[in-house]
Amino acid sequence: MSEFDDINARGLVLVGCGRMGGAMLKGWLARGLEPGATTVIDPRIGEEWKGKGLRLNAPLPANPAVLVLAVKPQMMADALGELRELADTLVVSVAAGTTIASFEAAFPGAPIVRVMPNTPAAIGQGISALIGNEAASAAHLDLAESLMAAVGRVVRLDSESQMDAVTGLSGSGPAYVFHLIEAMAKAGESQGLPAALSLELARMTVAGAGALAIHADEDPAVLRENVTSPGGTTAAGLAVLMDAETGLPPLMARTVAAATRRGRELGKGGA
Ligand SMILES: NC(=O)C1=CN([C@@H]2O[C@H](COP(=O)(O)OP(=O)(O)OC[C@H]3O[C@@H](n4cnc5c(N)ncnc54)[C@H](O)[C@@H]3O)[C@@H](O)[C@H]2O)C=CC1
Ligand SMILES: O=C(O)[C@@H]1CCC=N1
Repeated sequence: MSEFDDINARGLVLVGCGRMGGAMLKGWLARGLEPGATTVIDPRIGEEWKGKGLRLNAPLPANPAVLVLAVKPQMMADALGELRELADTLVVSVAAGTTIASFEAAFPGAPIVRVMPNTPAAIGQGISALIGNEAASAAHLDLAESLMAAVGRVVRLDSESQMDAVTGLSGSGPAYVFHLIEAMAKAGESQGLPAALSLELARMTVAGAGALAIHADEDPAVLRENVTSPGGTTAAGLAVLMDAETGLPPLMARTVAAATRRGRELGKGGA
């Protein structure tokens, strides 16, 4: 028994196999999705997906279990126009901004689950938040959850109105963390370290601290205090980083707010 039994029997269709669609597909294939049960629709399918037994740009199966939409919000209307009616298929969208209501117009009566994943899904370390429409039954939500649980953790939202903030936090968040690595590496170079050494120290520090934040029982604030000796080096660094006016908290607040705002704009059809 695997979470992919029903999907392998009926088929999964992935529309859009770019960075996010590709990350999820990589995770699903590694965890039991059969290539032959997978139809990938993408006019610019990457070379890395060829020769793996996937049904690339092939006709859709008659009644696939799931249709996953992973094209840019701006391309969604075009992509939907190319899809024919689906009888009893769960529609899952991972697009930022694009509302459940807009999918209901395209797929009247269909169960629809809106999901916000992130790219660590490619290595099974993603986090996805999801919410379904009225037509999505408990079984549909469980199916969407098991699909996303195959590539990381899953949380369910109370309201679709939370989705733009989720997008600004965890959907976009890996990029913030990669930039943190870049910024820490540059800062180490500024203090005289060779570039390669500085990057290695920054990358492993962020990875190790992230893993500790997951595996330790303590809150991140306690883990931070555990590093901070009174009058020591960390206290000197944190005095800058935690400054209420010029430090990370106001900067991160503005960062997540800007991303959240952009999600809202995309939902209103922003280009
Ligand atoms: N990249 C990320 O970290 C995340 C992206 N998302 C969402 O995932 C969706 C895709 O984003 P990315 O993967 O970053 O973009 P991308 O540009 O890497 O991938 C989009 C793919 O869609 C394909 N495409 C374009 N028109 C199409 C059509 N008519 N039919 C089928 N395929 C078509 C493109 O060829 C491309 O491969 C977006 O809606 C985005 O909001 C959500 C969470 C995280
Ligand atoms: O940048 C974007 O719009 C997408 C949504 C979350 C991450 N990437």
